[in-house]
Amino acid sequence: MSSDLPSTTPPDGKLTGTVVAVQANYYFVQLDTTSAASANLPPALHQPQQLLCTRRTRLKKIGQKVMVGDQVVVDQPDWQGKRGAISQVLPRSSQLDRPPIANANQILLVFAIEEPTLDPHQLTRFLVKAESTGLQICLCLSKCDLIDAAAQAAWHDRLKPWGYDPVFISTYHGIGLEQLKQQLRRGMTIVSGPSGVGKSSLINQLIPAADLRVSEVSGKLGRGRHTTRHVELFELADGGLLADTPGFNQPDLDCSPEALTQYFPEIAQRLQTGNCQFNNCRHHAEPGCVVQGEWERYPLYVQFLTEAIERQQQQQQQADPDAIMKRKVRGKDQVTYEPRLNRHKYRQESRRSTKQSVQVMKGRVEDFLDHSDQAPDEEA
Ligand SMILES: Nc1nc2c(ncn2[C@@H]2O[C@H](COP(=O)(O)OP(=O)(O)OP(=O)(O)O)[C@@H](O)[C@H]2O)c(=O)[nH]1
Ligand SMILES: [Zn+2]
Repeated sequence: MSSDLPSTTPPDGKLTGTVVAVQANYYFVQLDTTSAASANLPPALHQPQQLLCTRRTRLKKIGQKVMVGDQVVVDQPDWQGKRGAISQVLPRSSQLDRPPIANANQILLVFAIEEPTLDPHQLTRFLVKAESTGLQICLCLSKCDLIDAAAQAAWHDRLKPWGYDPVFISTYHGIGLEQLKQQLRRGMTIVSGPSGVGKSSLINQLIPAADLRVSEVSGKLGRGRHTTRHVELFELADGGLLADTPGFNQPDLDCSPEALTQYFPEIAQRLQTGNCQFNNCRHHAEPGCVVQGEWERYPLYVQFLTEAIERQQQQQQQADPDAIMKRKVRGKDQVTYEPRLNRHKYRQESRRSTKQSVQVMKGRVEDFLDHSDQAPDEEA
């Protein structure tokens, strides 16, 4: 096997490999030939490259899951029947749950420039989701045959301040594929992006053996049908592994308001040259903020921040049903939260205790949203 498979040192004398696909309770393991040599196995000519494996009961008992991308130790290979059993999962360098993949180090985010037309809002959602994994991001804009050079240059110039340097490709015309291959050579890359942007077409070009079904773009939205079903790893001829994942049109954002600030490269750029007055600044309405400003995706950041705050409050409400907040919109861009009182519950209480409860609740909300009475950042 090539050196592109995740490079955990194999346990001495054991047969190791990488899980390239999972189906029901079966695991397809691509064998690592270096380990096969040291494991005293029959000559390479007689070894299949892949074994269909089960998981040892011991692993089931300890709840050890086996994921695509996992490096595993294989026991009792049956060379003729091409079978084996996974007895150990080696430590993972990364783990994603959706899609379930271990040891990936890069996300290839594919978006079409046209058919369907690139939507900056949707692209930002995918980028934020991709950033939240902590993996490297390679942005790829497909179907560039559908626009002229000037429009392509305009997209390039627009995305640069976002913090991304896209690779433009056309699988129809073979444009940009060599450049892309260079970016995919290192390690394991997960392909992601909405349906119908040409992910399957791209993977088929990069790995003819993959032979994925390409869907017709159809319907009002100009989207392809959802044809990619399970996660599978493919080896690239020039090096690297590629994981195909199902296309979807809106990834769920589930990050906290604090985490969100780390998923916009523009924010990091601004914080490199200055500090906000408050070290827990959320860059919305706080005074002395160096991030708020005229950058293109700032309104999207504020929108996602508002969503993240609402999500966090819902989670808190579920954990603490008493803390029920009411969202109030006061003028443009001014959203505040106030406790919504359960009249039934408070009816019997004295006015004083009611007032106290409201103050406690309000205090909680203010702690949560308002930074005006916090100590300024010492470094500011
Ligand atoms: N103009 C143009 N169309 C392309 C290109 N690559 C793919 N397409 C078309 O785009 C449509 C969708 O392609 P797919 O490869 O199925 O897209 P996908 O992203 O894998 O879709 P899902 O499997 O639904 O996630 C098909 O009709 C392709 O023929 C390209 O480079 N240029
Ligand atoms: Zn700020």
